[in-house]
Amino acid sequence: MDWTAVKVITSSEAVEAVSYILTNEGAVGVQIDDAKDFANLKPGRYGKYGEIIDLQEIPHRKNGAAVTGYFPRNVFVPELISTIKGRVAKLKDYQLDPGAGLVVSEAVNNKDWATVWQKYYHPLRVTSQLTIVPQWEDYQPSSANEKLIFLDPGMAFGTGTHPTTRLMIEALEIVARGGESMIDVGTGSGVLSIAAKQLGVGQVAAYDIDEVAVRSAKKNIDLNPVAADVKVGVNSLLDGIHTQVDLIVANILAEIIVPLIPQAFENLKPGGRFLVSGIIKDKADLVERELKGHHFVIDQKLRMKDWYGMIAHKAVEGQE
Ligand SMILES: C[S@@+](CC[C@H](N)C(=O)[O-])C[C@H]1O[C@@H](n2cnc3c(N)ncnc32)[C@H](O)[C@@H]1O
Repeated sequence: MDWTAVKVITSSEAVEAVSYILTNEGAVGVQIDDAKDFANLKPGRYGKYGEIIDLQEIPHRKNGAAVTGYFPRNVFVPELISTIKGRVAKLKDYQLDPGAGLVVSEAVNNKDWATVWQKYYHPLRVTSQLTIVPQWEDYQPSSANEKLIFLDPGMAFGTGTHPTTRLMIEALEIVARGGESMIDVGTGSGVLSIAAKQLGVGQVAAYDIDEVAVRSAKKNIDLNPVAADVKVGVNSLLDGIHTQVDLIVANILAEIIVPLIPQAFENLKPGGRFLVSGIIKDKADLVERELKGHHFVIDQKLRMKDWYGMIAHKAVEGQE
Protein backbone atom coordinates (compact mmCIF):
# COMPACT_ATOMS: atom_id res chain seq x y z
CA MET A 1 0.00 0.00 0.00
CA ASP A 2 2.87 2.39 -0.60
CA TRP A 3 1.60 4.16 -3.69
CA THR A 4 -1.75 4.63 -5.31
CA ALA A 5 -2.05 4.13 -9.04
CA VAL A 6 -5.08 5.79 -10.60
CA LYS A 7 -5.85 4.44 -14.06
CA VAL A 8 -8.12 6.31 -16.47
CA ILE A 9 -9.54 4.37 -19.44
CA THR A 10 -9.93 6.92 -22.18
CA SER A 11 -9.55 7.55 -25.92
CA SER A 12 -6.26 7.98 -27.80
CA GLU A 13 -7.08 11.61 -28.55
CA ALA A 14 -7.55 12.46 -24.86
CA VAL A 15 -4.22 10.99 -23.69
CA GLU A 16 -2.41 14.31 -23.36
CA ALA A 17 -5.31 16.00 -21.61
CA VAL A 18 -5.77 13.12 -19.15
CA SER A 19 -2.01 13.05 -18.42
CA TYR A 20 -2.25 16.76 -17.67
CA ILE A 21 -5.21 16.22 -15.33
CA LEU A 22 -3.36 13.49 -13.41
CA THR A 23 -0.16 15.53 -13.08
CA ASN A 24 -2.17 18.55 -12.10
CA GLU A 25 -3.88 16.55 -9.34
CA GLY A 26 -0.45 15.60 -7.95
CA ALA A 27 0.66 12.46 -9.82
CA VAL A 28 4.43 12.18 -9.59
CA GLY A 29 4.64 9.93 -12.63
CA VAL A 30 2.31 9.15 -15.51
CA GLN A 31 2.32 6.03 -17.64
CA ILE A 32 0.54 5.84 -21.00
CA ASP A 33 -0.70 2.72 -22.73
CA ASP A 34 -2.15 3.88 -26.03
CA ALA A 35 -3.32 1.41 -28.70
CA LYS A 36 -2.42 4.00 -31.33
CA ASP A 37 1.28 3.79 -30.39
CA PHE A 38 1.28 0.13 -31.33
CA ALA A 39 -1.00 0.30 -34.38
CA ASN A 40 1.76 1.01 -36.90
CA LEU A 41 4.58 -0.91 -35.27
CA LYS A 42 6.02 -3.94 -37.00
CA PRO A 43 7.88 -6.59 -35.00
CA GLY A 44 11.61 -5.82 -34.89
CA ARG A 45 11.22 -2.06 -35.33
CA TYR A 46 13.27 0.20 -33.05
CA GLY A 47 11.46 1.79 -30.14
CA LYS A 48 11.81 5.30 -28.74
CA TYR A 49 14.94 4.49 -26.75
CA GLY A 50 16.57 2.30 -29.38
CA GLU A 51 15.27 -1.02 -28.10
CA ILE A 52 13.97 -3.69 -30.47
CA ILE A 53 10.29 -4.18 -29.97
CA ASP A 54 8.71 -7.59 -29.87
CA LEU A 55 4.99 -6.95 -30.02
CA GLN A 56 4.24 -10.44 -28.77
CA GLU A 57 6.08 -9.69 -25.54
CA ILE A 58 4.63 -6.30 -24.76
CA PRO A 59 1.20 -6.40 -23.22
CA HIS A 60 -0.71 -3.52 -24.77
CA ARG A 61 -4.17 -2.26 -25.41
CA LYS A 62 -5.88 -3.17 -28.64
CA ASN A 63 -8.06 -0.07 -28.61
CA GLY A 64 -8.37 3.25 -26.81
CA ALA A 65 -5.86 4.22 -24.15
CA ALA A 66 -5.17 3.87 -20.46
CA VAL A 67 -3.34 6.62 -18.60
CA THR A 68 -2.09 5.76 -15.12
CA GLY A 69 -0.97 8.36 -12.60
CA TYR A 70 1.13 7.40 -9.57
CA PHE A 71 0.25 9.26 -6.39
CA PRO A 72 1.99 9.34 -3.01
CA ARG A 73 0.36 7.10 -0.45
CA ASN A 74 -1.00 9.99 1.60
CA VAL A 75 -3.64 11.08 -0.95
CA PHE A 76 -7.29 10.73 -0.04
CA VAL A 77 -8.31 8.26 -2.75
CA PRO A 78 -12.14 8.64 -2.87
CA GLU A 79 -11.88 12.40 -3.24
CA LEU A 80 -9.09 12.12 -5.81
CA ILE A 81 -11.04 9.65 -7.95
CA SER A 82 -14.17 11.74 -7.88
CA THR A 83 -12.23 14.89 -8.88
CA ILE A 84 -10.44 13.09 -11.72
CA LYS A 85 -13.71 11.51 -12.95
CA GLY A 86 -15.33 14.97 -13.04
CA ARG A 87 -12.43 16.54 -14.90
CA VAL A 88 -12.23 13.70 -17.45
CA ALA A 89 -15.99 13.93 -18.13
CA LYS A 90 -15.59 17.65 -18.75
CA LEU A 91 -13.16 17.00 -21.63
CA LYS A 92 -16.29 16.83 -23.82
CA ASP A 93 -16.64 20.59 -23.32
CA TYR A 94 -13.29 20.93 -25.12
CA GLN A 95 -14.40 18.68 -28.00
CA LEU A 96 -12.24 15.82 -26.71
CA ASP A 97 -13.64 12.32 -26.51
CA PRO A 98 -13.13 11.09 -22.92
CA GLY A 99 -13.69 7.49 -24.14
CA ALA A 100 -14.99 5.15 -21.44
CA GLY A 101 -13.93 7.70 -18.81
CA LEU A 102 -13.55 4.88 -16.28
CA VAL A 103 -11.35 5.71 -13.31
CA VAL A 104 -9.96 2.96 -11.09
CA SER A 105 -7.35 2.91 -8.39
CA GLU A 106 -5.03 0.23 -7.05
CA ALA A 107 -2.30 0.06 -4.46
CA VAL A 108 1.22 -0.33 -5.78
CA ASN A 109 3.96 -1.84 -3.68
CA ASN A 110 7.51 -0.56 -3.47
CA LYS A 111 8.94 -3.15 -5.82
CA ASP A 112 6.47 -2.50 -8.66
CA TRP A 113 6.85 1.23 -8.26
CA ALA A 114 10.63 1.08 -8.59
CA THR A 115 10.25 -0.89 -11.83
CA VAL A 116 7.75 1.56 -13.28
CA TRP A 117 10.00 4.45 -12.40
CA GLN A 118 13.04 3.09 -14.11
CA LYS A 119 11.09 2.68 -17.33
CA TYR A 120 9.63 6.15 -17.48
CA TYR A 121 12.13 8.37 -15.72
CA HIS A 122 14.89 9.92 -17.83
CA PRO A 123 17.32 12.87 -17.51
CA LEU A 124 15.48 16.17 -17.31
CA ARG A 125 16.98 19.61 -17.84
CA VAL A 126 15.06 21.59 -15.21
CA THR A 127 16.78 24.95 -15.71
CA SER A 128 19.58 26.23 -17.91
CA GLN A 129 22.05 25.21 -15.18
CA LEU A 130 20.60 22.07 -13.65
CA THR A 131 19.74 18.65 -15.01
CA ILE A 132 18.21 15.87 -12.94
CA VAL A 133 19.64 12.49 -13.83
CA PRO A 134 18.24 9.16 -12.64
CA GLN A 135 20.98 7.33 -10.82
CA TRP A 136 21.00 4.45 -13.32
CA GLU A 137 21.53 6.66 -16.42
CA ASP A 138 24.92 7.27 -17.96
CA TYR A 139 24.62 10.96 -18.82
CA GLN A 140 27.23 13.44 -20.03
CA PRO A 141 26.65 17.18 -19.44
CA SER A 142 26.57 19.20 -22.65
CA SER A 143 28.76 21.98 -21.23
CA ALA A 144 30.80 22.89 -18.16
CA ASN A 145 27.89 25.06 -16.96
CA GLU A 146 25.44 22.17 -16.76
CA LYS A 147 25.33 20.75 -13.25
CA LEU A 148 23.84 17.37 -12.44
CA ILE A 149 21.56 16.22 -9.65
CA PHE A 150 21.64 12.42 -9.38
CA LEU A 151 18.46 10.93 -7.95
CA ASP A 152 17.01 7.58 -7.15
CA PRO A 153 13.56 8.80 -6.25
CA GLY A 154 12.54 5.58 -4.54
CA MET A 155 9.40 6.17 -2.54
CA ALA A 156 9.80 9.89 -1.85
CA PHE A 157 8.27 12.80 -3.67
CA GLY A 158 10.70 14.90 -5.65
CA THR A 159 11.83 13.48 -8.98
CA GLY A 160 12.14 17.02 -10.27
CA THR A 161 9.52 16.38 -12.92
CA HIS A 162 6.68 17.91 -10.92
CA PRO A 163 5.91 21.58 -11.66
CA THR A 164 6.05 22.45 -7.95
CA THR A 165 9.63 21.15 -7.68
CA ARG A 166 10.68 22.86 -10.90
CA LEU A 167 9.23 26.16 -9.69
CA MET A 168 11.23 25.85 -6.52
CA ILE A 169 14.48 25.07 -8.34
CA GLU A 170 13.88 28.15 -10.51
CA ALA A 171 13.26 30.24 -7.40
CA LEU A 172 16.48 28.92 -5.86
CA GLU A 173 18.38 29.88 -8.98
CA ILE A 174 16.96 33.40 -8.74
CA VAL A 175 17.97 33.98 -5.11
CA ALA A 176 21.09 31.89 -4.46
CA ARG A 177 24.29 33.94 -4.51
CA GLY A 178 26.52 31.39 -2.80
CA GLY A 179 27.42 30.62 0.81
CA GLU A 180 23.90 31.06 2.28
CA SER A 181 22.62 28.92 5.15
CA MET A 182 19.36 27.13 4.29
CA ILE A 183 16.59 24.93 5.67
CA ASP A 184 14.63 22.64 3.34
CA VAL A 185 11.23 21.85 4.91
CA GLY A 186 9.56 18.73 3.47
CA THR A 187 12.67 17.60 1.65
CA GLY A 188 11.14 14.44 0.09
CA SER A 189 13.87 12.97 -2.13
CA GLY A 190 16.25 15.77 -1.07
CA VAL A 191 16.16 17.26 -4.55
CA LEU A 192 15.98 20.90 -3.44
CA SER A 193 18.84 20.55 -0.98
CA ILE A 194 21.03 18.98 -3.65
CA ALA A 195 20.01 21.66 -6.17
CA ALA A 196 20.86 24.35 -3.61
CA LYS A 197 24.31 22.87 -3.02
CA GLN A 198 24.93 22.76 -6.77
CA LEU A 199 24.03 26.47 -6.82
CA GLY A 200 26.66 27.22 -4.19
CA VAL A 201 24.46 27.41 -1.07
CA GLY A 202 26.49 26.77 2.12
CA GLN A 203 25.10 24.94 5.16
CA VAL A 204 21.85 23.07 4.51
CA ALA A 205 19.54 21.32 6.98
CA ALA A 206 16.70 19.25 5.48
CA TYR A 207 13.64 17.91 7.31
CA ASP A 208 10.68 15.73 6.50
CA ILE A 209 7.87 14.36 8.60
CA ASP A 210 8.10 11.05 6.75
CA GLU A 211 10.87 8.63 7.70
CA VAL A 212 10.80 7.03 4.27
CA ALA A 213 11.50 10.43 2.72
CA VAL A 214 14.37 11.05 5.12
CA ARG A 215 15.94 7.70 4.21
CA SER A 216 15.49 8.47 0.52
CA ALA A 217 16.98 11.96 0.89
CA LYS A 218 20.02 10.50 2.69
CA LYS A 219 20.49 7.98 -0.11
CA ASN A 220 20.30 10.72 -2.75
CA ILE A 221 22.69 12.95 -0.85
CA ASP A 222 25.17 10.05 -0.93
CA LEU A 223 24.82 10.02 -4.72
CA ASN A 224 25.84 13.70 -4.92
CA PRO A 225 29.23 14.45 -3.36
CA VAL A 226 28.53 18.20 -3.61
CA ALA A 227 25.77 17.73 -1.00
CA ALA A 228 27.78 15.50 1.35
CA ASP A 229 27.46 17.95 4.28
CA VAL A 230 23.64 18.34 4.08
CA LYS A 231 22.08 17.31 7.41
CA VAL A 232 18.79 15.40 7.10
CA GLY A 233 16.35 14.55 9.87
CA VAL A 234 12.76 13.72 10.74
CA ASN A 235 10.85 16.79 11.90
CA SER A 236 7.40 18.26 11.49
CA LEU A 237 7.73 21.70 9.89
CA LEU A 238 10.15 23.73 12.06
CA ASP A 239 8.78 22.50 15.39
CA GLY A 240 11.52 22.88 18.02
CA ILE A 241 13.99 24.47 15.58
CA HIS A 242 15.47 27.78 16.74
CA THR A 243 18.12 29.10 14.43
CA GLN A 244 18.82 32.03 12.10
CA VAL A 245 19.32 31.19 8.42
CA ASP A 246 19.42 33.07 5.12
CA LEU A 247 17.00 30.85 3.20
CA ILE A 248 14.05 28.58 3.93
CA VAL A 249 12.45 26.54 1.14
CA ALA A 250 9.19 24.61 1.39
CA ASN A 251 7.35 22.84 -1.39
CA ILE A 252 4.27 21.69 0.54
CA LEU A 253 0.55 22.19 0.19
CA ALA A 254 -0.77 25.64 1.06
CA GLU A 255 -2.61 24.31 4.11
CA ILE A 256 0.74 23.17 5.52
CA ILE A 257 2.62 26.30 4.46
CA VAL A 258 0.25 28.48 6.52
CA PRO A 259 1.33 27.17 9.97
CA LEU A 260 4.95 27.18 8.76
CA ILE A 261 4.92 30.94 8.02
CA PRO A 262 5.39 32.19 11.63
CA GLN A 263 8.03 29.50 12.24
CA ALA A 264 9.90 30.56 9.10
CA PHE A 265 9.79 34.18 10.24
CA GLU A 266 11.29 33.21 13.59
CA ASN A 267 14.10 31.16 11.98
CA LEU A 268 15.12 33.65 9.26
CA LYS A 269 17.67 36.42 9.59
CA PRO A 270 16.26 39.90 8.88
CA GLY A 271 16.06 40.14 5.06
CA GLY A 272 16.25 36.31 4.79
CA ARG A 273 14.30 34.72 1.97
CA PHE A 274 11.36 32.33 2.24
CA LEU A 275 10.66 30.34 -0.95
CA VAL A 276 7.34 28.50 -1.13
CA SER A 277 5.79 26.27 -3.78
CA GLY A 278 3.09 23.61 -4.00
CA ILE A 279 0.31 26.19 -4.04
CA ILE A 280 -2.73 25.69 -6.24
CA LYS A 281 -4.34 28.75 -7.80
CA ASP A 282 -7.25 28.83 -5.36
CA LYS A 283 -4.90 29.01 -2.38
CA ALA A 284 -2.42 31.59 -3.73
CA ASP A 285 -4.31 34.51 -2.16
CA LEU A 286 -4.46 32.78 1.21
CA VAL A 287 -0.68 32.18 1.27
CA GLU A 288 0.05 35.73 0.12
CA ARG A 289 -2.24 37.17 2.82
CA GLU A 290 -0.67 35.04 5.54
CA LEU A 291 2.85 35.96 4.42
CA LYS A 292 2.07 39.67 4.47
CA GLY A 293 0.25 39.29 7.81
CA HIS A 294 3.46 37.85 9.30
CA HIS A 295 5.70 40.68 8.06
CA PHE A 296 6.99 39.06 4.91
CA VAL A 297 7.41 41.10 1.74
CA ILE A 298 6.55 39.27 -1.50
CA ASP A 299 9.39 39.79 -3.99
CA GLN A 300 8.21 37.59 -6.82
CA LYS A 301 5.38 35.27 -7.78
CA LEU A 302 6.10 32.30 -10.02
CA ARG A 303 3.73 30.08 -11.91
CA MET A 304 3.96 26.81 -13.80
CA LYS A 305 0.82 25.20 -15.21
CA ASP A 306 -1.76 25.59 -12.41
CA TRP A 307 0.85 25.74 -9.65
CA TYR A 308 2.10 28.85 -7.91
CA GLY A 309 5.26 29.66 -5.99
CA MET A 310 6.43 32.77 -4.16
CA ILE A 311 9.71 34.36 -3.18
CA ALA A 312 9.32 36.48 -0.04
CA HIS A 313 11.72 38.09 2.41
CA LYS A 314 11.52 38.83 6.12
CA ALA A 315 10.92 42.56 6.45
CA VAL A 316 13.74 44.46 8.11
CA GLU A 317 12.34 46.39 11.07
CA GLY A 318 12.26 50.12 10.56
CA GLN A 319 13.05 49.83 6.86
CA GLU A 320 9.87 48.30 5.38
C1 LIG B 1 5.48 18.01 -2.37
S1 LIG B 1 6.68 17.10 -1.49
C2 LIG B 1 8.15 18.07 -1.85
C3 LIG B 1 9.40 17.25 -2.00
C4 LIG B 1 10.62 18.02 -2.48
N1 LIG B 1 11.00 19.04 -1.52
C5 LIG B 1 10.35 18.68 -3.82
O1 LIG B 1 10.31 19.92 -3.88
O2 LIG B 1 10.17 17.97 -4.82
C6 LIG B 1 6.26 17.56 0.15
C7 LIG B 1 7.06 16.83 1.22
O3 LIG B 1 6.70 17.43 2.47
C8 LIG B 1 6.60 16.43 3.45
N2 LIG B 1 5.73 16.94 4.53
C9 LIG B 1 4.38 16.99 4.56
N3 LIG B 1 3.96 17.54 5.72
C10 LIG B 1 5.08 17.86 6.43
C11 LIG B 1 5.31 18.46 7.70
N4 LIG B 1 4.30 18.83 8.47
N5 LIG B 1 6.58 18.63 8.10
C12 LIG B 1 7.62 18.25 7.33
N6 LIG B 1 7.46 17.66 6.12
C13 LIG B 1 6.21 17.47 5.66
C14 LIG B 1 6.09 15.22 2.72
O4 LIG B 1 6.42 14.03 3.42
C15 LIG B 1 6.78 15.35 1.36
O5 LIG B 1 8.00 14.63 1.34
